[in-house]
Amino acid sequence: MASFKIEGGHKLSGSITPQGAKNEALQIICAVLLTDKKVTVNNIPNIIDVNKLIFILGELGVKIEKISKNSYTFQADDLNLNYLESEEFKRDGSSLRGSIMIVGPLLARFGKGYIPRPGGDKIGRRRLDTHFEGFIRLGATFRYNKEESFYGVEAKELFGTDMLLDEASVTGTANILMAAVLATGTTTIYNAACEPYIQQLSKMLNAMGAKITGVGSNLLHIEGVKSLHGCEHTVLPDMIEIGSWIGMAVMTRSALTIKNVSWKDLGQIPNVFRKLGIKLEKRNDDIFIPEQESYEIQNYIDGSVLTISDAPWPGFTPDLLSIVLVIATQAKGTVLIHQKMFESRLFFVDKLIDMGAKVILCDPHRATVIGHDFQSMLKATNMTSPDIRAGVSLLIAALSAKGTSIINNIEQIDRGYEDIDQRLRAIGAKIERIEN
Ligand SMILES: CC(=O)N[C@H]1[C@@H](OP(=O)(O)OP(=O)(O)OC[C@H]2O[C@@H](n3ccc(=O)[nH]c3=O)[C@H](O)[C@@H]2O)O[C@H](CO)[C@@H](O)[C@@H]1O
Ligand SMILES: C=C(OP(=O)(O)O)C(=O)O
Repeated sequence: MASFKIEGGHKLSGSITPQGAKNEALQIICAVLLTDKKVTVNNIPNIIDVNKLIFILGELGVKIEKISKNSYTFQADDLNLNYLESEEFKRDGSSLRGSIMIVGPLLARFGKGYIPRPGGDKIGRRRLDTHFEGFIRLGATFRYNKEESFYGVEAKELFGTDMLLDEASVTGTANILMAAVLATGTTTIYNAACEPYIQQLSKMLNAMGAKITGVGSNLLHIEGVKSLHGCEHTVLPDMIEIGSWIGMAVMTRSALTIKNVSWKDLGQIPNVFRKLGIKLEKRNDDIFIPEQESYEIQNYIDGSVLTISDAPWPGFTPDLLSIVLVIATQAKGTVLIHQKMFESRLFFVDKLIDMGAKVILCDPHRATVIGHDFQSMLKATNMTSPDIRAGVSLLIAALSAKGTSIINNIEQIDRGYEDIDQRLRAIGAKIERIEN
């Protein structure tokens, strides 16, 4: 297990370009399974989760060519479906969340899709009911081996139907959508997730010959087609990484430019940071964060304490709440952070409390943060990254703290952040990777 050693208190400066979006890339890479033709994908982040998924596709027999650092071609013209029933697949498939999205394309194209219970962050219950209920509605038979936590769906043919998802699951919507594009007849998916990454997947599928309308809304219409062809697709910048860089800039009181962020796809994100009192300037498609000695949390119009909570898109993403929480520890004022979706994502605040932050964990979903307004700096400490976003939040805390901190279990951070230590060093941070 590797660690980061971080000497806090150094300012950052210059500019940073966000990586391609992890959660979009995971969907897009699964979609290449829908055709036997070549698909080119650009701006794929070089991170553990994405590389694990590419490995799984390789084991399945997909021909993969890396044409540059972040571009690949994939061709799924001769698959080894026996791999799906192997012990290796049980191990590989369970190591990340994104692997669940191979099921829809495999079911649609080959009549069967299997998956061990997928991994991902341990941030609370992560059920898959929405996915499998959707496949069943399309006509698949479902089985679950409880002992091995192994899921399977099979169908000779899928038939379009109307469905109302029980929740707007992101990976669930992507999975069902990828199955429905090759079903016979028309499918409607209501209460579909509609975040930019689902929009991107829909655009890619349409570029491959699918017939999806309603893109960007929570009601998708899919007219099934017989087959899909190849295409070229470019992944959007990672909005969660963009939010993380905003956190690093403001907690170190630095000026930073975040390049080519695709402002139109950031939804509530800029507004939420502005509610914390952070100045963000739109400069063409860049975000410029000026050096700020202090930022003051806005209250509601009636003077009551601000709440920042997550909600399915176009609400605020749950993946940035840990980062907002750490930023609030140095704001002027008080905020209630309400993590509605996941029940085990806020426990990392214990570490921030050890570092001197004023945080009250009200219950597993809610924490009140009383900011220091930089009147008192966080103290360096040794800590372990429990999940990807808590890990980055602890990294942000360490960059702003007095003294040298160690963060263990940084594989959690590497799951989603490309070369984070190198990129931080390039803009002035003192961070070292220690291979234990
Ligand atoms: C690989 C990937 O893309 N992972 C993302 C994806 O995970 P993933 O697709 O697994 O997450 P889901 O959208 O299925 O749901 C996330 C959690 O929110 C709950 N829920 C969901 C919808 C809803 O209307 N109400 C509700 O409470 C679910 O029960 C679940 O506990 O979306 C999550 C929610 O944006 C993100 O945190 C993950 O980073
Ligand atoms: C929760 C996350 O990822 P995953 O769904 O892959 O666990 C995340 O990216 O914050």
